[in-house]
Amino acid sequence: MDKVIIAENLSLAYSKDETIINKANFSIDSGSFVFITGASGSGKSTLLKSLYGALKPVEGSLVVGGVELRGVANSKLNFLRKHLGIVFQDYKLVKEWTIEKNIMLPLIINGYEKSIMESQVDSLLKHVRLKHQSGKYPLELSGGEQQRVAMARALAHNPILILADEPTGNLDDYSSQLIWNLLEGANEQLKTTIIVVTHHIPEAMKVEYKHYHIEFGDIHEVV
Ligand SMILES: Nc1ncnc2c1ncn2[C@@H]1O[C@H](COP(=O)(O)OP(=O)(O)OP(=O)(O)O)[C@@H](O)[C@H]1O
Repeated sequence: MDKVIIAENLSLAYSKDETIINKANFSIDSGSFVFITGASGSGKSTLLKSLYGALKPVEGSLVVGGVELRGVANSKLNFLRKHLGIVFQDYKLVKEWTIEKNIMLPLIINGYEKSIMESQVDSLLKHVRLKHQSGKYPLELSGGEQQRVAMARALAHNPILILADEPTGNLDDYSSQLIWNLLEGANEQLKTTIIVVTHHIPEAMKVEYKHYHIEFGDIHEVV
């Protein structure tokens, strides 16, 4: 099976004095569903940041979607990011844009036709049960609703890889289930690779998944 991520002796740090991930080795198969757990401060978000190139490795190698991220040029990083869907812990919605336009953002970047953009956004708004809010701005929505917008935006352009940092952190059971259904649907139907950082793996997962745990700077699979 193809590997969408290959990390060899990967070290991540924000400063010379403290290494967050220390010489980790792991790989992730294309089309898999992966949970990453670990104590608060163990380095889960740091690892995700490295996977979309916001934090470059200080040692070792990290290849994502065929692109080596150690010392990668920004032009290559921009190309890679077009194929990623990212759900940030703090959502990072554009507050001056309506919900509809926020979800459209990756489609605009990828140069989709207007009619395709509109039907894709319409379908996603229905999936995250926010059709009635489409003309509102992010700050007019609750935290949980903003989180659902962030998820819709990450899925909009059918990316090869979704990286989600605690995507159900602020949600009630009903909204959490919507999010898991969307992620499982993308994984099953489109073979999208999904990587989710979470404190709680949902009990009722319908798809097969792998579980990696971060501890003492190392990443190991939990079997
Ligand atoms: N921008 C930064 N600059 C310096 N240190 C940072 C930065 N971001 C995170 N850290 C440090 O890196 C370590 C890992 O942080 P990270 O956010 O990856 O943890 P986490 O496992 O995602 O935690 P949580 O579950 O609380 O979100 C922490 O010690 C944190 O203080």
